[in-house]
Amino acid sequence: MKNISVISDVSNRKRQLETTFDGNSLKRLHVDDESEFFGLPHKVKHLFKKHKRITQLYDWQIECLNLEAIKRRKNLIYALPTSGGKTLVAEILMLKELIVYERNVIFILPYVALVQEKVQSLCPFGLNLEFNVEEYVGGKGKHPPLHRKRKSSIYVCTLERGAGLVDCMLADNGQLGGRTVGMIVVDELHLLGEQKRGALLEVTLTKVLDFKQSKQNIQIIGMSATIGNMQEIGEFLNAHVYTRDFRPVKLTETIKLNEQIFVINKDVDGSLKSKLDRKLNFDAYSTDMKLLDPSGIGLLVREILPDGSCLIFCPTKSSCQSIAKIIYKTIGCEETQVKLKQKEDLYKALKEEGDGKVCPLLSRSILFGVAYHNSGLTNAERKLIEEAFLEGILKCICCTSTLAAGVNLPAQRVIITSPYVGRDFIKQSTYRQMVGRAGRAGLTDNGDSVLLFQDNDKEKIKILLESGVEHIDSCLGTEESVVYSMILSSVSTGCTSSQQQLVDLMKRTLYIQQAEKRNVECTVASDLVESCLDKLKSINAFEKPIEDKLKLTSIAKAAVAANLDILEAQKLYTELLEASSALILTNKLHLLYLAVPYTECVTIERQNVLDIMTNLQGDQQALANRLGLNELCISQFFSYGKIKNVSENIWNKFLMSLILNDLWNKESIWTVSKTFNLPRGTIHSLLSRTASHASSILRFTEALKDKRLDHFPMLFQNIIPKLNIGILGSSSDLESLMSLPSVRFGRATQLYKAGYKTLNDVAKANKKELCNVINHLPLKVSREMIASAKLMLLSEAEALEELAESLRADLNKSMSKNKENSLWF
Ligand SMILES: Nc1ncnc2c1ncn2[C@@H]1O[C@H](COP(=O)(O)OP(=O)(O)OP(=O)(O)O)[C@@H](O)[C@H]1O
Repeated sequence: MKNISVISDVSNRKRQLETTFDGNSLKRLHVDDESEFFGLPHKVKHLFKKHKRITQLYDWQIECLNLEAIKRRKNLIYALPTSGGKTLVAEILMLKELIVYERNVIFILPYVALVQEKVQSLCPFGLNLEFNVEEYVGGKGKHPPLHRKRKSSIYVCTLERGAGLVDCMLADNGQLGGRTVGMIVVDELHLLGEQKRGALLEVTLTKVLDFKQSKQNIQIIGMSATIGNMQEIGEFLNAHVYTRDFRPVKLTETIKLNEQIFVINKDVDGSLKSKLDRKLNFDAYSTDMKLLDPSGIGLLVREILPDGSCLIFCPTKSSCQSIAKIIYKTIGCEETQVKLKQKEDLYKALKEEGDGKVCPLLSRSILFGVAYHNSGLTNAERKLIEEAFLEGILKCICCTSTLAAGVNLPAQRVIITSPYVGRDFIKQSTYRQMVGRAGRAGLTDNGDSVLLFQDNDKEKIKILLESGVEHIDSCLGTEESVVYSMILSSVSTGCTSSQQQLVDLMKRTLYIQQAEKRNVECTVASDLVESCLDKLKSINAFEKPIEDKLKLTSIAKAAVAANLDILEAQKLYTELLEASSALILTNKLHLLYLAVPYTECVTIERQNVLDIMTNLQGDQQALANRLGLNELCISQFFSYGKIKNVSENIWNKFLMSLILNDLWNKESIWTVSKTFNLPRGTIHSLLSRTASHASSILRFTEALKDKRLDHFPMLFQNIIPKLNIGILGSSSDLESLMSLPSVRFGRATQLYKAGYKTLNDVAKANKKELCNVINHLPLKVSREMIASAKLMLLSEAEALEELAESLRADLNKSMSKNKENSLWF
């Protein structure tokens, strides 16, 4: 085992200088700085002030960072209401791990947008404090990670990519990129209770706990706003539990029935109290306006204008648009005169991102400071809208519930237009997350929320407001494929090799712990493992065991390396073999077809499908023929809306690949959206899931080392970068600019036109000058963009230096060997 020490206290750091991890010296630790800022160099404090405008920690943050558990490197989970400042605590702990102890950190976040936001905001810290910031999202991020000996790295990842990174770490004896991992941080820990993703998070953490117990002290930090059974989760994670009910700004919760608005309070016994606060005054509305907005949502927005900002949660995607229309038509024309120049810049930026077009509703509503935000918009458009809202250019965003969980957008007022999300009555945790967005720390002293409801939902509303925080229940029991993956990955990484070890691992899961506690009969770890092993053996996931030692077949091993479900991996293997015998390479369609995930299914209207299928061009027709999609299928589809002799998977994948192929052939996203009658956002999501699957296929074929498939890694390597950046038809000149976290197509085009053609140009840019030449670029984003470019270039240069060093060392070794064996030279 390597030279591993458990660090108990920062004051021990001098001693640590002698007992370093893996030969890494603690060279950047300045002892003079000791205890200046929670054991971090003083400079960190300035960075928080400069980049996050944080000058002082909240009392609870100080208390939490000084916990005995933290000093003893115990696992920690903590819960506070939304906007309580949880991230700062995790960031301080992570920075300490990275720059004081020089170990790597894995930071798991639930959504792509959050990962990108974090990468962007961490770059200035990485640059100043000398650590790498690695983004693992979709198809981005090398797997296994590149070796980075000189500096520690933080791997910021989604849950799915985090699971893959943890497997890499376990397979490499606790290391990633050649350095020990010291900490794993999980944001939004309550995701543990969310079906497949929750199950995946649970097995990821279970494997770390198992490894931690036997080999290395990896500290797990988890944070969340809403967990009812914190103690139980704390037991599962063997963690200290810390909870506080702190909000930096006061939240006033109100509910609205007809024209009356009631303030909600809870008695000490938890019972609900409501008091009439005011009646909405419709006098300001003309008769037409009252007809347009009978609930008076526009009036609620008017109340906080001109200075305030407002998030309006709508029950469906389409209602976001209709409510945005109502708001801009009812809030009054005065708003059009506010920040006019910035609004024009925002419009131009949206136009650049949207290939020369802006959604007609947005182009009108942003003039009034109003926008909608849902999955129908592309990521780039959503990002611009979020930035404009944070800058105060937009005052009001109409969005779906996903925004509450996905992005950090505080507002003075939160309006929930209906207690439903889709058709379902709103969950307590969703409601809490939405109202939690009310109040902007440092900008306003209070925030408020208004929940609109109808008389017939009165009882349900009472229960919603009275009930305590929801408990987390494990979902592993209903997610068989995740249990299979857990078994296969822990055998593959070498953490377990016998049935008994698997049973021990299974006992550590939250699922078994909860089942035992609740006396659920028939949920016994050994039975569960046995039945899963039987199933896995029946599908040939294991070689014949030698002395009861489990050993994976090469396909199962490659499935683990690629983070693929075993059944999916087997299907992929057959499909790739079939395809390789007659791969159509005159264009990218066949490769794109292979890259589309099996689960992908976007519903396209029947008439559109028929139009598309009856107008297939040469290579499209050739692929359709190869897949067995002939005229009979089309007529079946025409008659029954389904096809019979070809699997639904193949049919869906083919249709999806046609969408991607059009984009690849430089069709504008507006044209593709029209042809397939799909929102642009849906097309972009398809692109990003395909990017992720393509990188899984790349890893799968690399790991498989099957001669018959050895051309695939190179072919997929060629398409992944474009899939990753999401604009298939873009010129490759823009690709490197678009690898920056805050740069999408529109910004990249503007940068390019303004002469900032490479990362190097951006790295050397002046932040204010960039703001002048790029439409709607906030100063903060400009600063972070420059820092990201610098950090990326530094990382690239260091990787090359490391490569040169290792080549030199190799060469020296072989030369000295030659000398030993030769008489003359
Ligand atoms: N000590 C502090 N002083 C001033 N502002 C702070 C402080 N700590 C955090 N903040 C700011 O408060 C805002 C909310 O913080 P943060 O996102 O960490 O909350 P959170 O508890 O993680 O919320 P969520 O549950 O939404 O993730 C951020 O803008 C953050 O920069």
